[in-house]
Amino acid sequence: MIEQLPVAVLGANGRMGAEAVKAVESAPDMKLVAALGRGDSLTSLTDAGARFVVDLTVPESTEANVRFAVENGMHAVVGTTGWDAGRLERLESLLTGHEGVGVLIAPNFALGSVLASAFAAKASKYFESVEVIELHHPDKVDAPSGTAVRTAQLIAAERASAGVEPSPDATTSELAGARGCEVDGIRVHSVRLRGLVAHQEVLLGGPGEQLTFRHDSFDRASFMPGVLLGVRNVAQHPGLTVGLDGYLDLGL
Ligand SMILES: NC(=O)c1ccc[n+]([C@@H]2O[C@H](COP(=O)([O-])OP(=O)(O)OC[C@H]3O[C@@H](n4cnc5c(N)ncnc54)[C@H](O)[C@@H]3O)[C@@H](O)[C@H]2O)c1
Ligand SMILES: O=C(O)C1=N[C@H](C(=O)O)CCC1
Repeated sequence: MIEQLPVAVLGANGRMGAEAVKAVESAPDMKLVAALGRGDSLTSLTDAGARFVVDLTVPESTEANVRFAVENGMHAVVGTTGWDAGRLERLESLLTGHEGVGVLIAPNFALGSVLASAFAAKASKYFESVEVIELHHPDKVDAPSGTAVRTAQLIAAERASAGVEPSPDATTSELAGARGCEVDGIRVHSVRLRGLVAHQEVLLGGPGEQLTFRHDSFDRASFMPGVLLGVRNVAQHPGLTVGLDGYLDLGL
């Protein structure tokens, strides 16, 4: 008989959490042991015997949820946004005291999105200009998206290590926000539009040419293979992993 991984979903009544509950219930190698919503006590995770926690909540809750999981020896697969440098640092030092526990912080679980960001980052050092445009549903509470922040960080790191100059920009007069925001020196623009789910374009420009990496999630089902891949791999990656690309063989 197949051994089933005992999985809990936090944020189970949300858009992503509800989809994750269905995905875990349908996975033959997993057993959904808890599905928690806002206000539910985290102690039900230990009571239910959860060994894997999938966090799909809100930026204000996610750090405390992950801390509870780690302190109780549970592996965590986290899709919630809001993991800035300070939070990641605190999590890394917490994990040093809990050997063997794995945490995956995945700004985007869609495999196509992970690939598009990784390819765009690699390509970006060959182009003079780069800008990121992310487009999401209007119920999203954070901007820019976690995916866009991560993509811009990857791009900035690639360009810095190749010694590429900042993208040219002659703007001297601007209505506030017209040029978007900057993440590690990379311009990021956020669109919120009814009908959208999650979409991103990385625009790379050089003399006389443009290369665009675009990814579209038309449905939250697009995130579920990545969530399940995260749960299946997190125990084999103790410590902190940022980005699902850490579990993929991208050969880059
Ligand atoms: N990594 C990815 O691929 C991916 C994909 C989509 C969304 N997201 C992110 O996931 C998060 C959730 O997105 P969503 O669209 O499902 O939001 P949502 O608002 O629909 O769902 C969040 C749910 O979490 C609940 N919640 C809040 N605090 C909680 C707590 N302490 N314990 C349990 N439940 C709690 C809320 O009541 C709500 O039901 C966001 O940060 C979003 O950006 C990530
Ligand atoms: O719908 C959301 O909210 C999404 N959040 C993540 C982000 O901020 O990048 C992933 C895409 C969908």
